[in-house]
Amino acid sequence: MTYSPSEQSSPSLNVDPQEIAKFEAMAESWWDPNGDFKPLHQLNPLRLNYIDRTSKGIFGKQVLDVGCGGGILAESMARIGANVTGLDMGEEPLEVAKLHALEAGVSVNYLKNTAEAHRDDHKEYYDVVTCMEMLEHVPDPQSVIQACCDMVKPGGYVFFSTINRNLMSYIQTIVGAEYILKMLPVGTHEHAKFIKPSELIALVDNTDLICRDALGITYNPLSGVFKYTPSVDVNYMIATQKVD
Ligand SMILES: C[S@@+](CC[C@H](N)C(=O)[O-])C[C@H]1O[C@@H](n2cnc3c(N)ncnc32)[C@H](O)[C@@H]1O
Repeated sequence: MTYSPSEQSSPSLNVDPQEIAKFEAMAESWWDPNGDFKPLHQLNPLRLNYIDRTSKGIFGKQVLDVGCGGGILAESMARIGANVTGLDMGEEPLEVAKLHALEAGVSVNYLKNTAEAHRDDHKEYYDVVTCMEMLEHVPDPQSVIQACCDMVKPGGYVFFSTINRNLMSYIQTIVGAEYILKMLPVGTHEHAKFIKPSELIALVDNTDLICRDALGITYNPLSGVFKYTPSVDVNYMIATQKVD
């Protein structure tokens, strides 16, 4: 599969306005643990743990969360002592994120911006960059991955998560999660935009990032529990490190 900017995207920005609108419309329920973003709430402890241990601890570090949405991951990283900046192009998710952080007494620097534009003043500024569940919503994932690489310090870590593109991921994340279990609103995902691990690693290989690890996350619909799995068949994360 080749990635080219979609017809709906703005010609100058690597942003798909329809994707942003989708998340604007859902923003109110971002922090409802049983709402539209329930899967992200359930996943969050697993990915926070993975990011913290793989990067050898984010306490006191400069961390950037690209496509932070309502701040589930960004706020949790700030709670364990990271200095977090969250970027998103959705106004509503950012408003929700700011309000929630204020109410929770947690400090996060939320900005409306793209990774590509933020890079202008932040080359090799961050110790850790996270970009979770976002690449499948942009016209040009390579451009975001390159910007993340440019903003992390040499030796620093960049984490990506997305969804594999195969029959199993179609059945689980679209038929199962959207239509049957109604864990997500119908239309949240477009199967064609999912990214196979081999494709993600090929995009990473075009930059100065090296893929150090890959880990799957699996969902058991009977117990309602997410768990780590070595299989990257559906949801997965990769840990990459910038060459020193
Ligand atoms: C599925 S949500 C993931 C939110 C968060 N990363 C998480 O995993 O909890 C995807 C987010 O990416 C944002 N987004 C999409 N395209 C973007 C872009 N080009 N730049 C910044 N944010 C973008 C959307 O507004 C949305 O908040």
